[in-house]
Amino acid sequence: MVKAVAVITVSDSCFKDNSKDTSGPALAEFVKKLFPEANLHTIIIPDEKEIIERELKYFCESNLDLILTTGGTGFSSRDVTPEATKAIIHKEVPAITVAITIESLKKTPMAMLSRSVAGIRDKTLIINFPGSKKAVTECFEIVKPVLPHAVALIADEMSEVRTIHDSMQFGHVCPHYSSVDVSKVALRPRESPYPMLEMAEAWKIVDDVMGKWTERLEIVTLDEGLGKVVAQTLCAKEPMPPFPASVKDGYACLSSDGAGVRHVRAAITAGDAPTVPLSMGECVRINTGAALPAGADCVVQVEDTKLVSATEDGQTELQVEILKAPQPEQDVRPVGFDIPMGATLVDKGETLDAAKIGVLAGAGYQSITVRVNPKVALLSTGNELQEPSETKLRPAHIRDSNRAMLKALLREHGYESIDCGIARDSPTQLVASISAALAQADVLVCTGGVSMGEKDLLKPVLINDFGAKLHFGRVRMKPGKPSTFATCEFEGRTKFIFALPGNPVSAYVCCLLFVVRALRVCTGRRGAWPALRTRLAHAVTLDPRPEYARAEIRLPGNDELPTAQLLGNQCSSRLMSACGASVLLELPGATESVPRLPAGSLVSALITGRLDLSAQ
Ligand SMILES: Nc1nc2c(c(=O)[nH]1)N[C@H]1C(S)=C(S)[C@@H](COP(=O)(O)OP(=O)(O)OC[C@H]3O[C@@H](n4cnc5c(N)ncnc54)[C@H](O)[C@@H]3O)O[C@H]1N2
Ligand code: MOO
Ligand SMILES: [Mg+2]
Repeated sequence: MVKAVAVITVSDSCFKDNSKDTSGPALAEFVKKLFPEANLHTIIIPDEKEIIERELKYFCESNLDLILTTGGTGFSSRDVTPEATKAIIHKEVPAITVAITIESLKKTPMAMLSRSVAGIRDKTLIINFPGSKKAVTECFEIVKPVLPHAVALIADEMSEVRTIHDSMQFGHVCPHYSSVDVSKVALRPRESPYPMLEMAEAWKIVDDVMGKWTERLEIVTLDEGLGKVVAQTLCAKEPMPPFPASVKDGYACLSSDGAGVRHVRAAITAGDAPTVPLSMGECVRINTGAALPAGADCVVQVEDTKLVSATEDGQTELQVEILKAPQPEQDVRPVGFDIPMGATLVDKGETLDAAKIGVLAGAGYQSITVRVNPKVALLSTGNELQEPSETKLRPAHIRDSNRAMLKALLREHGYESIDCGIARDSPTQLVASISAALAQADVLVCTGGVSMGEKDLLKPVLINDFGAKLHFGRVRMKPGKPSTFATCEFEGRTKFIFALPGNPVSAYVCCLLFVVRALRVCTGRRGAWPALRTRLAHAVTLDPRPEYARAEIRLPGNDELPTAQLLGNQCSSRLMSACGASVLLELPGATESVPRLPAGSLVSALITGRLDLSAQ
């Protein structure tokens, strides 16, 4: 993010009479428009090499991101800005001045007479511009597209660099300007203009809007099919088992022979095709899963037999005694016992799980047609956020936990997502990041910037810059009150945007209650979470808003209902309260007559996580 910029007018005459300076103010206006958030310093200094060097150094030591000079780049003996700049920079950036020269030459041959320099000192980029208003106007236009990226690269702001790379990749080379005016902070609304919806209303809106999603199909391999929704009913093209198969290791017999001694004709292990048919008084040694020979109608397990005679070397059984008269079909799986020919294996609309994948593999299906999951993009917003990978925290900064958490949460529920980085709390940055995200995805999930602060810009940016329709901007729920759901048309397609509150728990709960629900609806599934009747393990003080409390479930070990135990302090910033949560308890809003629920109260629990009861 560009935090501070200096515009230095270098001119003897302007130094004597400020009113003569037209190029400095023009340049300052361009900078304000490109970096509305940045602190802007403007000064006028004479054409003195020492003074220019001193001021450049001073601004570099003050950690400015960018210094633009205007004036002193020509051929007169007093023109020394390039010399002063060269004297203090650590690295030259000749391509910037080459680009300015090439473009300017298209307008005037006078461009040949500029000696501008561009370079880097420490973490500051310095660019010399000529001294006329016309020239700075033209030159600024030339360098404008690369300035945010150049500054981010110098500052090692990886998330910013990523956003800019993404927006370039998806055809948004120039940062889009936002039409959101952030200058009049005193006039910001003191009450939220968004009506507070009840949860049931918000859910209905999500279901209705997402219900309009146009189904898309794709063919995937079985391996890729886990968790996907099947688009065609698939039937068995062959019976399972395809032959009468033994269920036991023993002897295939004729049941009509009853108990008694049998002559052992042959041995069949799994995979052997039987060759000889059985006659009365005969049997065949057989293994589990092997095909019964013709004539046999039952299997007697080896435990229910006795050896009568064998070859001298003990290698071959000659006769065995069947100790108990077998029943017809005993320990035999007839053809199609597990899956009859033509049986439905998976129905259209079913979600593929491990067992279904096994069934389809067993039935010879290698690829299947499934419903395409919407493409989901994840974007964090906030000036205070750093990448989790950054080793050192800057002052007043925190690491972004939401993106990693939401990516994993979506994956837990079968949805992959595209990481769109961190956007800064500036309208222009948000426009660039949101544009880049929407270019890649159907559904954008962003976090932060939806409440009442002057840096909470998501809603105005969505409305003003993307023409978005806000379906809701506040919901009576805890956590997640400022949850926002919008749609907009972008590059000819409808995009669905969930702007979730930045508090990590709010983002977690709202992702489950709105985003996963929406994605389920898109793929033809039931959106709502299944609910379990539970009893509170302890008393709970109720919040005025209906609350979705993170809890774990315990089985009491008798016929009683499961009990629900809250996972510690439920404040919206404490993500530890969601660690290991298998359910969201639906706690009602407090009323005067019921401010708290005593232990043992009946509460419904939405099963949003894995009910891991094994540890109990
Ligand atoms: N005057 C009012 N202030 C607030 C209200 C209100 O109604 N009136 N609502 C509160 C509620 S409820 C919530 S929830 C939060 C929502 O805030 P925002 O969505 O605007 O989010 P931010 O202000 O950007 O951040 C809030 C909080 O979360 C931290 N955060 C943000 N992103 C991340 C991330 N990716 N990883 C980790 N932590 C993150 C951020 O640093 C803040 O601490 O507003 C209340 N305020
Ligand atoms: O809705 Mo906010 O999530 O209470 O903290
Ligand atoms: Mg906020």
